Amino acid sequence: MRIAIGCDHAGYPMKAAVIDVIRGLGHEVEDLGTHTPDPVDFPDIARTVCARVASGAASRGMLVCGTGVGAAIAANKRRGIRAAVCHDVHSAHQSVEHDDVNVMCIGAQIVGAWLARDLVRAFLEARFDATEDHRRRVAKLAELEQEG
Ligand SMILES: O=C(CO)[C@H](O)[C@H](O)[C@H](O)COP(=O)(O)O
Repeated sequence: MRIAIGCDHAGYPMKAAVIDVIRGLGHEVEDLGTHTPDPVDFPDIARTVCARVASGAASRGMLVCGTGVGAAIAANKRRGIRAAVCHDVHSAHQSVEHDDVNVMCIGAQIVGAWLARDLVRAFLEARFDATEDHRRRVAKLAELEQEG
């Protein structure tokens, strides 16, 4: 898969390690910044990453900020994006299997490098389990998005 990744200054110290994990799993990485430790606003990075996912240019996205929370809020504002903060391995794969999550958000101030590695692996190895129940619920998410 092609994975779009972005971070703010709080996520910057973790981004390189996450990229290494993604590449180690055989995926292609599109690194959309930030590329220095200077402060940047996470909504700007989320916009860029989500545009790549929503257009289909990237299969999935990853955002790293301080807590993952701001990045997830921003990402979920974008049409076609289902983002989740995942700080446990079960959520990292179940969010894809049940909810078709396409952007995972990690808080670099919350999880360590080893857990981040396991989260990335669980997220990228998971596939949507397209049962009728899951498809109906994801369709309802799209309805909510349309309602504004
Ligand atoms: O965690 C975040 C949003 O939920 C962001 O990374 C924040 O911007 C982060 O906490 C950085 O905050 P700072 O005071 O600008 O360093």
